[in-house]
Amino acid sequence: MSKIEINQLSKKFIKRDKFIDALQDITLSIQQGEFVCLLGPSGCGKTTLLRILANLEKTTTGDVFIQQLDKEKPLQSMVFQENGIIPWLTVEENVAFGLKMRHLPRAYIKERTEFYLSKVGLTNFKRLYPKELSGGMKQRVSIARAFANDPEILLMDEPFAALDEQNKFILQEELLSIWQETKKTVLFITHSIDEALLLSDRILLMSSQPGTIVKDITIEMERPRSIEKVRSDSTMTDIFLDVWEHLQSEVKQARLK
Ligand SMILES: Nc1ncnc2c1ncn2[C@@H]1O[C@H](COP(=O)(O)OP(=O)(O)OP(=O)(O)O)[C@@H](O)[C@H]1O
Repeated sequence: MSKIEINQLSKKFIKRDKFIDALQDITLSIQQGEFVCLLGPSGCGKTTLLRILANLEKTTTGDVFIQQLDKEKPLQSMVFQENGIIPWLTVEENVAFGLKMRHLPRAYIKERTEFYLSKVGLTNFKRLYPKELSGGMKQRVSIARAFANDPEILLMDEPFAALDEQNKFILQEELLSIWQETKKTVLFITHSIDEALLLSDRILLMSSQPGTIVKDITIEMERPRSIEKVRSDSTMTDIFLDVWEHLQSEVKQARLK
């Protein structure tokens, strides 16, 4: 059984008395432990698809299914591009937040919070408030909180888009290291082909609006990967060019619509 199943999903919005076909006829399945990147032109419905999986939005037709192996665990945790943490809670309170809401034993919450704080290098900053943190540190808090919650799946909406290149590389490595230990199922939105090649087991390439999945690309390069290895590998270069050409033509088509 797949971890995530999406069957003939479509989503329409109504905006100023007009229908917008945001997503059309999406059918796919994602296996337990897969790291899948969604890549597509701006406005193709990536965030909408994630919000549907997070149960923040309803489908117009079709349905989604997330396999729940443990009824005690949350189905999903989401990591956003920015502003995903609570300003009046400290770093450690933010990481512990989901666990406290589930009224888990205090010792368990402390142990899990400390484990993930150390994984993202924030142990020495645990008593700080978000306003005292850099952008990279805030994203580390969001990632630590998401994994600490131990959800069935993780949904990440361009979590590194607002970071500088150096911070982005460090956080990508940290994320991969935690993912490899926990083997969570991750659906990750990005605009960066390099990022998708570095992180993914699979890249789902979307068309411009209405968003459909036009290519499902398996990335077989062994891990651990580095951006240098990705850039010097001829198969990865071919995939990069293929995806690049697709995005270019989709963006041009979207401008003509
Ligand atoms: N609540 C809403 N009401 C009306 N239209 C919406 C709503 N949410 C999204 N849309 C429209 O649905 C389409 C898809 O939006 P979405 O944010 O999912 O795209 P995206 O691929 O994530 O874009 P980007 O890459 O720019 O973040 C867009 O045309 C957007 O304007």
